[in-house]
Amino acid sequence: MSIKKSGVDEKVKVVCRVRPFLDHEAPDDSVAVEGSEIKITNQRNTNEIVSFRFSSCHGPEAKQVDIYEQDVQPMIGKVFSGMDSTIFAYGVTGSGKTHTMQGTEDEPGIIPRVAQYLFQRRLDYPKHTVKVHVSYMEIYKELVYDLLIPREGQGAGLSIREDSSRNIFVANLTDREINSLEEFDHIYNNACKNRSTASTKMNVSSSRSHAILSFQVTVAMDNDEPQKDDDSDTEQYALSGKINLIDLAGSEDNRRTDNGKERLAESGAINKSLFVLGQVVESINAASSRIPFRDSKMTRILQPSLGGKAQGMMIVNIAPGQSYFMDSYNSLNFATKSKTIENAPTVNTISQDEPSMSSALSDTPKLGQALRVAVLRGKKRTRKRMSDSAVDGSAKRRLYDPFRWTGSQSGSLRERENDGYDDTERTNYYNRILKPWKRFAAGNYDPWPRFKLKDEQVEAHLESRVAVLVAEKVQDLQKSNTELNTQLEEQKQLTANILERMQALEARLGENASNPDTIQHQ
Ligand SMILES: Nc1ncnc2c1ncn2[C@@H]1O[C@H](COP(=O)(O)OP(=O)(O)OP(=O)(O)O)[C@@H](O)[C@H]1O
Repeated sequence: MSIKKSGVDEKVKVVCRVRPFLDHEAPDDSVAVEGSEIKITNQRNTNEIVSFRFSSCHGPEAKQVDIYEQDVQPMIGKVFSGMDSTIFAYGVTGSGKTHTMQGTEDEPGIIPRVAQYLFQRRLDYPKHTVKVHVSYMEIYKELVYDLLIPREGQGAGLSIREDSSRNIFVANLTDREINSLEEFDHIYNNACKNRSTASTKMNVSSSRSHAILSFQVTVAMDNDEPQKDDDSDTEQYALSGKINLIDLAGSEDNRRTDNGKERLAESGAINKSLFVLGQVVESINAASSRIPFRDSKMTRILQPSLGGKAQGMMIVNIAPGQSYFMDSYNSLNFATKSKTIENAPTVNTISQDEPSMSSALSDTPKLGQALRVAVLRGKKRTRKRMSDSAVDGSAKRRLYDPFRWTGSQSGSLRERENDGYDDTERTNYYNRILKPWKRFAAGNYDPWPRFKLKDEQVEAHLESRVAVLVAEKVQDLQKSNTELNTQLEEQKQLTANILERMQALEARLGENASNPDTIQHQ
């Protein structure tokens, strides 16, 4: 069922895995694993160390079998008791998600190991019929495709439907019964070739989609076994459990990827659905009343297998090395709100109870929505002001005068062009200041590209503004909640006192009733 960690009842367990350095990467000490803790250090400022603690943490030396035996197998065995589990591999592109889920022939990953386990475990049920079905789909740019059949003819993908019992399913998705490990291997290896991958700057074979492989296991009592009474619900013997194994597409920082138009479109869809997944996981663990399953195709499909009695596990994959420092920080942050920041000489501990943006948003959806709208309006106004000033030449010059940022007056700098500067300073001064200024003055310098905000910058700014505003609002709410609680306690105490006195009064009345003398006196 749920997993207990640090006093918090978690429905979705989080484990971490750091991949080794690859041949072309220069090793450094930016990532260290100690027990269940991972520490990442900014090599540019070694005082910046952030540590995160998870249910378990696997360093670069960990083998596929270690992750499988320690974290995966204890969870998936319950499928034979009709329980659902979902395992995600999350991380930045190139961090080792596909390696962890799929692996190689020599080092098979979680998917082939789970398949092997299911067929082995089946032998423990000689008096039952155990059926294993497999389906495999990918979600590419928010469209769902069947990976067990060729892509041709699938058009705009499969649709997600809900039946009369409110069960969610992917219409027409192939659901194939498999009878042996060899049969599974054959089907799976072919299906993997159908997956959308591309060569990107960060990974020569980058998965551009979320791939969901599902095993449905049904355990039924054989017909020749004595059947239980049909009316007895408890002994009806047909259990069906599902295991979803998901290789998520890599989260990407487009500033580093040099992605072209097509890759950018993919990346936008990937980042959005991962954001929703993060909110879903957080809402489940916080037992929120509203879980945003409907906000992305992936979470909608997984809705029946997340929350409720189902178990979940997220494996956060980390790539080592300074160049991945921010990616690692973001991934680890995404996976947990519990972190310790060591920034010598002070140590700040951010508590697990810290109000986070998404949990606060899901707790107060209307407030979050209102704030988003307010921040968007502010952003729009700023953009308008910028474009207005572009029309007004003098204002534009004021905004983009390259000398404005130097803290010096343009005139005096120009005068000093040949005075007392060494060659490097003069070159810098020429390239950074004088050259753009001359191009600007000649009318062929377009300063706009430097100031155009990318969508993700707007998004990041928006998120951080909303986070701050919501955190403040949540703090206010918490404060008034505490006050209300105190008042409630006082009221409770008062009621208890009154009840006590009433009981005492009733007791005395009872005594008097049984003593006629006393009644007469009263
Ligand atoms: N634990 C590991 N041991 C050895 N090599 C690894 C390990 N993890 C990843 N690699 C190698 O690192 C490279 C990137 O890994 P992988 O393709 O699995 O990343 P990914 O996170 O799935 O990337 P993307 O999101 O772009 O698909 C591959 O060459 C892979 O073989």
